[in-house]
Amino acid sequence: MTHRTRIKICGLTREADLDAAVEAGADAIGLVLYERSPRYVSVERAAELARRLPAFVTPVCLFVNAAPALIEEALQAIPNALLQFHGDETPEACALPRRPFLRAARVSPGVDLLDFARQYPHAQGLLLDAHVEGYGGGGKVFDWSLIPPALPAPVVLSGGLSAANVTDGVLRVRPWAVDVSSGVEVAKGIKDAALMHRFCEAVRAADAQLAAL
Ligand SMILES: O=C(O)c1ccccc1NCC(=O)[C@H](O)[C@H](O)COP(=O)(O)O
Repeated sequence: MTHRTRIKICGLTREADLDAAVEAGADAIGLVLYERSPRYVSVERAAELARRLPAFVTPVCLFVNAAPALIEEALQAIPNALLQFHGDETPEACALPRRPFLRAARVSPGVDLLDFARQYPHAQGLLLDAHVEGYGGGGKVFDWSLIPPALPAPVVLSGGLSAANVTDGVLRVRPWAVDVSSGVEVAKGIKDAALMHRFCEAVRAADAQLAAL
């Protein structure tokens, strides 16, 4: 069976970039509903962008320690959104909306990822990111050897990925999916179509190598 590594492109703020991400092959589009992020979009803006997505491309609404009211407002505006919790959210906070979610873990040598993952048994994916200031979107690669072999949730490899390193990341980690923001940008929140295409091609190259094993 040929595994197709799913691709999430995060931090979209412009229609043209969203359309280019879809055309490049993104399976999911991340919309950052965290006001301190340079990639922040309001719920209204996120809904405008999400309405452009064709079938089978998932809008991901990303939160950092958000109030339940904001999450509920986003779900009203984007009913098919996959939630992503990227702050210090407890298992109870992640479960409260009773909706599918990704749980981000900010990886560093002191973090017990197995214990962390076991606290979120209902997560649809565990997004493994580098530990950066500002919670995420830092463009920093973490030590992939810190990832335990058998986490109890589908792994979304994230953190400083680009066309230059994602093939290696897929071959070494064999994640369910990969996630990128900085690595396909010319400025924070401003994506580059060529970089997105090259990123997706590099993921497909890894999948082809794995299929040939
Ligand atoms: O993207 C942001 O600005 C951001 C801000 C605060 C929390 C999370 C954020 N992004 C979350 C993502 O899923 C990013 O894609 C992930 O952190 C990887 O970013 P990058 O290393 O720049 O590819």
